Amino acid sequence: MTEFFLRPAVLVPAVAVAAYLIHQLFFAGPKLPKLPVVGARDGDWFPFYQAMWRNTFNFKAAVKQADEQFRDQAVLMPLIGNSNMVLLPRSQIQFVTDQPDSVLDMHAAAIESLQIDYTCTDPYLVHNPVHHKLITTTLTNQIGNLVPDVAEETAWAFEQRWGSPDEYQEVCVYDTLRKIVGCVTNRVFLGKPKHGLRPRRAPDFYSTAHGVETRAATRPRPRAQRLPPVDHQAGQGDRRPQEYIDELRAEIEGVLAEHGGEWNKRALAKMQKLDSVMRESARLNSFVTVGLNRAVAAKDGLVTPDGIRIPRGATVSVPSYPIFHDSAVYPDADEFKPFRFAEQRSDASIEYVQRAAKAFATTSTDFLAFGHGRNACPGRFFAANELKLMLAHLVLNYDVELGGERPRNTWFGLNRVPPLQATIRIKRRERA
Ligand code: HEM
Repeated sequence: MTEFFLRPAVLVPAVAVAAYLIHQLFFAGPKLPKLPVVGARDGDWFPFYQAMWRNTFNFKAAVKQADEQFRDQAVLMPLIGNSNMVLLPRSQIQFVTDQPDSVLDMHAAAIESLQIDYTCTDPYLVHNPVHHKLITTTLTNQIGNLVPDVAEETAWAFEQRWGSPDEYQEVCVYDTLRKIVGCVTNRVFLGKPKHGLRPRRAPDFYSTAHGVETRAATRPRPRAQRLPPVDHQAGQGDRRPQEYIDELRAEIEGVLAEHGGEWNKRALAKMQKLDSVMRESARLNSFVTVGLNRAVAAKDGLVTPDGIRIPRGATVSVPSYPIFHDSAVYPDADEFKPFRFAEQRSDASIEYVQRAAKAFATTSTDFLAFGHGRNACPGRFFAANELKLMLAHLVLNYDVELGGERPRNTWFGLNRVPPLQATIRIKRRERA
């Protein structure tokens, strides 16, 4: 008899059923309201679990289906690792941001989704977020004063990672830029390092970012043959990418000349085309596919404007990817139009407040790349300035050859990851 129960064909399903029952009895999440399940199909035996599988492996299709098929409705969006997600419609984005922390809790959702208690070296900081106040007060107030340091470190970091090659060299965009970003950001948080005289046993992040460890993969590589030069590529619409680069260079050089050749906050603020490129890039490539992830914290749950009660412990989110790709919101939404927002900002027929709302770091219900409302990213003003300085440096100092088409982003559950292996070719820009 015992032998019969120990046979793998009997034991494995028995353990699986027992584990499922224990999970359902003791660890299952809150009882979700009866709502349409995104990803479920007629004829499914286990619609919720089959949908969970489909949504996890094709979240792009899931979030599009939710937004198109159930435009004004809340839906269940089961995912592996997050079976309690209720996706609210885009018309309720403002409603979500208006809820107090006691009703919708951003931190609880972040701690759960990032598993911070297990992944952060010091979870104390996350549960006692002193950094939030430091960012919104000290860091943001100092952005202007930090510009010269950030500009200097940007030049140094690019020289370390990209050098000044006379001939086109291939560089891996992600691998080199994440180190450049680390280097420049460390300059702000840790101060100026004595280049070349750093401690041998520096922390990994610091040493890698400042070039103590150089890996062959991050150095410019010899000329690659497979990429056509920028000039020969078809541009967006009827314009070539090189024309945009020329226009960008003209703006940056013009504004810099007005400011005596010095980088400062006011000069950066005047570079609206540069700002527009960043916002357009964030619009098309944001990792925020669904935004405003919040855990329902209220004891009696959250009651939505259409009367649905979502229980405590569930998470709510709203669509972001479908809005960024909606041509009714962003005309020709699938096209990368670098100066889309600069054109809107210079359109005198639009009210000033609306024009100003097109700046890179400005959030809205249609632009969730930095979140929106009370919990919107407090570091975005700093990030925007740093990234603009870096892009300006790149555009002014390098000629770039791109591949034919931008390699696709990869979807990983609800996350969207940039093409990590993509390369471009660069060389030092010849100035007249
Ligand atoms: C391009 C760069 C960045 C992007 C795209 C980004 C994006 C985001 C997003 C989407 C959120 C969630 C907002 C919400 O759910 O409403 C967030 C939150 C946050 N970000 Fe960023 N972020 C960036 C850079 C930074 C930097 C440089 C810092 C720090 C200096 C920072 C600090 C934070 C903090 C502390 C929060 C949590 C806010 C809260 O607790 O209320 N971020 N960010």
